[in-house]
Amino acid sequence: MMTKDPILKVDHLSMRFGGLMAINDLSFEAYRGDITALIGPNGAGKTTVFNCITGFYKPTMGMITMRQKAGKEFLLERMSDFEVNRDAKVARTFQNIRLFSGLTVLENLLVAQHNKLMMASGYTVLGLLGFPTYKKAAAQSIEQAKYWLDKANLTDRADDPAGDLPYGAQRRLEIARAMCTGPEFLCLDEPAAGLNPRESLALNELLRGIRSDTGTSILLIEHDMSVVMEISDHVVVLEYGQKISDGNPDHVKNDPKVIAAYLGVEDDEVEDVIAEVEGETGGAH
Ligand SMILES: Nc1ncnc2c1ncn2[C@@H]1O[C@H](COP(=O)(O)OP(=O)(O)OP(=O)(O)O)[C@@H](O)[C@H]1O
Repeated sequence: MMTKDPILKVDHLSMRFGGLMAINDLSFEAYRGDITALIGPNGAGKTTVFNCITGFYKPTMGMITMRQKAGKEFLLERMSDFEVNRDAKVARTFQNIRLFSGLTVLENLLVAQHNKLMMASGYTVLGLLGFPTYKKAAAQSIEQAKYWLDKANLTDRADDPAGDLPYGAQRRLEIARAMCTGPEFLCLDEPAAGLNPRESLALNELLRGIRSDTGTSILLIEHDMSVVMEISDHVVVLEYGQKISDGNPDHVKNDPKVIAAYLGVEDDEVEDVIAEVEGETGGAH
């Protein structure tokens, strides 16, 4: 069996808010090229883990190591959100959509590449006007935007204000915008929340395309188990800030602890759930 190559290692992560231990000694890995899902009931700590990985929160304890394709390692818990994005090449989306709603779809994708363009300009007006490096970078940015417009199935809407798009299309635009920054690791906070079944399918297609065409590793938070089971290679389940299951979708789906967490049963009833699950699956474990 091929050994998996971790792009992200979370080691003994804890995050305390006052008296509340939102994350309690959590360790897991996300593998390069995989779609990894972080799931769990409301308040399990998923967003907090995300915020620690992406530099929005400083964890109380623990280490978060990201290793890029070329081998360079970053200790994300020591970096600001800006550095995590720029240097480690981790991009993220948010639960509430954060697009420039007055700018067009295309403009949103170009603005995402602002840093790259400014660097190519040498940060001077002359550079903006005359440097061949800038012209080349600008042409590349447009190509990149066109590519992701197509992948997100938004080419027809390129000139419309982003705020006019239906919800599902805005979600895909957010992901396309993140991809325009050329990330190695893409973190998506509940990308399927509020989508209708058709929009969900389009999202799945986009995510599968990202995985197969670019090899970008994806970590996503999701509430909805059915979405997760469809597209994930690897699932990590949290409950009360701790990991209760970790494995492929089939393993997790049949894990009595996960079933119990999702049904919200009490600890002393878990045995009954296990018996039920084993009854349904013929006890084949
Ligand atoms: N900034 C904060 N200050 C205080 N408590 C917080 C903060 N952020 C999260 N929490 C608490 O930490 C716990 C975990 O919250 P978190 O949002 O990470 O869970 P979640 O699994 O993402 O939940 P949901 O699925 O509802 O989004 C919750 O009890 C929450 O109230």
